[in-house]
Amino acid sequence: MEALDYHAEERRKAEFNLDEMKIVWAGSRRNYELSDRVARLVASDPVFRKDNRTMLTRKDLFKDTLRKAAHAWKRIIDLRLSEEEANMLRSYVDQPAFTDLHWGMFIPAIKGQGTSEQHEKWLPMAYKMQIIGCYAQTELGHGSNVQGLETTATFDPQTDEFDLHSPTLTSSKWWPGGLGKVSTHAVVYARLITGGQDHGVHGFIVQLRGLDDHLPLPGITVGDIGMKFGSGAYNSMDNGLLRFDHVRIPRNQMLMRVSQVTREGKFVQSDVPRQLVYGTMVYVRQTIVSDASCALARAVCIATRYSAVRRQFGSQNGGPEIQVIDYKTQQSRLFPLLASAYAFRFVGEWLKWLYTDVTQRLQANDFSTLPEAHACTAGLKSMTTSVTADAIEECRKLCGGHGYLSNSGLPELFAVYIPTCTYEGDNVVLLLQVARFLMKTVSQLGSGKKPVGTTAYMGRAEHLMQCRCEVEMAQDWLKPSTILEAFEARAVRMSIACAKSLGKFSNPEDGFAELSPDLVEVAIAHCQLIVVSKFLEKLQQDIPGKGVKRQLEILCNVYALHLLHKHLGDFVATGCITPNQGALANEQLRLLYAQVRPNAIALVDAFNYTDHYLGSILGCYDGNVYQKLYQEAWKDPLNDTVVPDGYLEYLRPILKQHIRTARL
Ligand SMILES: CCCCC/C=C\C/C=C\C/C=C\C/C=C\C/C=C\CCCCC(=O)SCCNC(=O)CCNC(=O)[C@H](O)C(C)(C)COP(=O)(O)OP(=O)(O)OC[C@H]1O[C@@H](n2cnc3c(N)ncnc32)[C@H](O)[C@@H]1OP(=O)(O)O
Ligand SMILES: Cc1cc2nc3c(=O)[nH]c(=O)nc-3n(C[C@H](O)[C@H](O)[C@H](O)COP(=O)(O)OP(=O)(O)OC[C@H]3O[C@@H](n4cnc5c(N)ncnc54)[C@H](O)[C@@H]3O)c2cc1C
Repeated sequence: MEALDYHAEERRKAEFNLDEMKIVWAGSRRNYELSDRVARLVASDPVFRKDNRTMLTRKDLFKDTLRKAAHAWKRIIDLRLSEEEANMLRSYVDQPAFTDLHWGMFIPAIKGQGTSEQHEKWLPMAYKMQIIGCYAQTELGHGSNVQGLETTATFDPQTDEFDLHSPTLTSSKWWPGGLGKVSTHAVVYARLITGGQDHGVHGFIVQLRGLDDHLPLPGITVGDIGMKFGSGAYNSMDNGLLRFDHVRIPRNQMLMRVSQVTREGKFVQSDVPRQLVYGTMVYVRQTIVSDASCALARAVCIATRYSAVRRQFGSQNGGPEIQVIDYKTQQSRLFPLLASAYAFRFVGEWLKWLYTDVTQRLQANDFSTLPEAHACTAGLKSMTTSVTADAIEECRKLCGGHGYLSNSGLPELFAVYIPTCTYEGDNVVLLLQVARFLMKTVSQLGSGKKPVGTTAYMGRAEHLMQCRCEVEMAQDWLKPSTILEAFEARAVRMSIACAKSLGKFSNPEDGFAELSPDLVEVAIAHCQLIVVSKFLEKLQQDIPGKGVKRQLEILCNVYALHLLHKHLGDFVATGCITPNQGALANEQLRLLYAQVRPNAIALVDAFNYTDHYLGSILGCYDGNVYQKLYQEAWKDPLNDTVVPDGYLEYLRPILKQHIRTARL
């Protein structure tokens, strides 16, 4: 018998080839096939079951995470999965774990900042997981200000060792994932001291626990920092604290690609820029942008499918009520998020390319594109995670009351996702880095130095400062060059206005601090321009499949015009468009929503998420929401007994007292 599909009618409405869209979303046919296979492998394995994890105590959740990580590793070995497949498997297991930090930061830190001898020594052990590592940078007293870290690594020429020490309470390492209970090793960031001189923060490989007994080594205090936001969620991770009491490590455990300390204790700064010490953060920020599209797509998939099932009001002659997805307000809240998921997917693809390019250049000692890579990763990490975090909460609201149920999947997704706005760089701190980069670019405009890459548009500042938007009718807003010019003009005008205001301060740093809220807005305008322009560039590619390109064009226009509508004040105040042109953009946006509507379910099907990965009754593929909600309610432990535990002690006495009082 064919399974019931409550979305069948919606799926029939689609105007494009779904299989081809799945390939566009995955990036290539090969990616699609790999990811589909691995997702199904995880979904069908009972060890990876996750529907009960919000009910677990912290200890049980943590043990469950260890069990899943061990099982995942076994599957990776048994099935001889490639590195790419193994990464996919871990992400589909969908439970934050120490392995994220081992593979995502510890190994990349050694690869990026270690010498070839260090690679040879440490990487084979790390790849086989004979050692497990974490990334120990943040301290109790300092996270954003990396130069303010207090842990010291003092070179002792007598013994050819570094002495790692935590001189104050605030120098305790605090937050590193995987540190609390699991890691045997860490890349520790500490101030390098040689001959009494402080050379700033550098990375050191430090063993924390015995490889046989897992006990902390002498001089090391280590533990978990405690429960975090929400139930389940990020509490599967052992974020840790760490203190050193004069712990000794050999000199060759300082990561020495950027700077070296010789046997005599001489500090040598190589040609490699000091900022490469921050390289692991650049790498992870880039991965976070791709992950933002996945998390956003997940929330949007749940809210879209549920909005097509849910009906409220408007029944005519006893017929069905209106699907909430047909309300224009629902569409105006949901479809821009759907468009953003696609937009972030494509900008994530591009950022991966940029990162690979800068890495190849760095290997050839070409450091010219490093500032741009830093600005793009910092800015896009900040923008995409802020939007995604807000969007998950918006999707919860789009699902009405049922969105607040744990089994909607949205509360846990939100709880897991929101620290992304803080970790790997607080989002405001990162936008200020982008603003610095933009102000520097503007200040060099007159010097003959031509801006390149994502700031190339600033080279056309003269034109962009005085160009006039030519939109006369709503449909004029569908022209890619019109959209692009409006976003470029807004970004350049806001940048130059801020640069002019900065120029009025005698001390530039005072000006930067005073104008920082405006500078954040400038950085956002620039980042939005990048996302819009990369979406438009994607549309220049050959995209096969009936109707696929057309749908992407619609989504691209929705993405750009909803931003224009949301930031209308910026566009009008800078004179890029008139208020009437703003109104025409909004008119066009409404027409676009009507075009998205019949394709909405298929557009979220294109994410190809299994019900296991989505983890949401509201978002389940077949749309059989009410029956599943009803069945699920009876599985709650509170319903194990008809009369709750505690009735005799606490409820009955009150009820009885009430009866007595009533009788009086
Ligand atoms: C249960 C349900 C499951 C659901 C799951 C659902 C979704 C999952 C979703 C998401 C998961 C996502 C990803 C997971 C992947 C892996 C990771 C896993 C967990 C993450 C853990 C997080 C780990 C951390 O947080 S590590 C710590 C990170 N810390 C920071 O980021 C600190 C931020 N601070 C800084 O970066 C710097 O201090 C600074 C702010 C940049 C300032 O530095 P400073 O030295 O003071 O520099 P200054 O401002 O003076 O600038 C000098 C100069 O240098 C340039 N610069 C700065 N940084 C860089 C750089 N990185 N690269 C290059 N250049 C840099 C700067 O521009 C200046 O240049 P100039 O002189 O002006 O030219
Ligand atoms: C779940 C989670 C996992 C983490 N994992 C790791 C890990 O594995 N390894 C690791 O080393 N660290 C980790 N961290 C730490 C994380 O990287 C830091 O918390 C993050 O970099 C922010 O730093 P902070 O906590 O010092 O925030 P703060 O800098 O203290 O921020 C507090 C407020 O001050 C504002 N602010 C700070 N500086 C400025 C400024 N210059 N201008 C304007 N406003 C400013 C911020 O915007 C924010 O609103 C993790 C954190 C979390 C929450």
